[in-house]
Amino acid sequence: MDAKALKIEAARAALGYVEDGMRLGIGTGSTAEEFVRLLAVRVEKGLKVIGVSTSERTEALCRELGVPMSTLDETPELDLTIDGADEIDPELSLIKGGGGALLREKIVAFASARMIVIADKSKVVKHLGAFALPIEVNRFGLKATMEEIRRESESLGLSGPLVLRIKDGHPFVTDGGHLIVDASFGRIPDTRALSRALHDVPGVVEHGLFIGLADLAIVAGSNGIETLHPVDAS
Ligand SMILES: O=C[C@H](O)[C@H](O)[C@H](O)COP(=O)(O)O
Repeated sequence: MDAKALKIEAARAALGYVEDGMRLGIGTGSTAEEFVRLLAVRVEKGLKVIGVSTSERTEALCRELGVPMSTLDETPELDLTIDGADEIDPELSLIKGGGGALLREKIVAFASARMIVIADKSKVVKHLGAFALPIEVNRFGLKATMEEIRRESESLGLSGPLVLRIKDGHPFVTDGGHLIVDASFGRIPDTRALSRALHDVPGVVEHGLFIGLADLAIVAGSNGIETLHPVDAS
């Protein structure tokens, strides 16, 4: 099975957790998009849900396919969020933001009673960090912010290139109007310490470490679907 087929399988399995009447957070990325497509078919057949999207891209797809949508302001408490991830560790801590949607994704996940992550098996890792960590930063003072990120991460023994994300020859701009710095730290031994350190930097809007947010991961591999629960590492 190719990667797309695996994403569809994970998305299909996640649909089994969606109940009539649910207020749903809807993620961003290629896996979340497969979920939206399957959800739309169920909606057409009569399933009643209301969605809150995590990006303009997802919003547009949901509207195009007829999934009823609300905003987080109108619907501030959600029953379930279903979203993809770039990396998933045994605690179900995640790296997200490969598509630049991490800020809205984190806000929506926090507003949800449950979060289910859907992915193909390649996203499952022992330790987070092989995927460069996306950090959303304010445009103002970019160089100073990057310097401060460097200092904070070095104080935790982390180093590696910090690269401003570029798309089509221009800095990538998030739905919130911010920039993304991708930090290639390599293995991140203490994700909580790094999360705190990054939040200490004034120009950092948010980062792509999702810690303690995912309740379940549905992972599709060549041997079928695996359902992963967080393994307590404390
Ligand atoms: O900003 C994007 C999101 O965090 C995505 O959920 C993540 O990058 C995974 O995307 P994909 O399902 O395309 O691998």
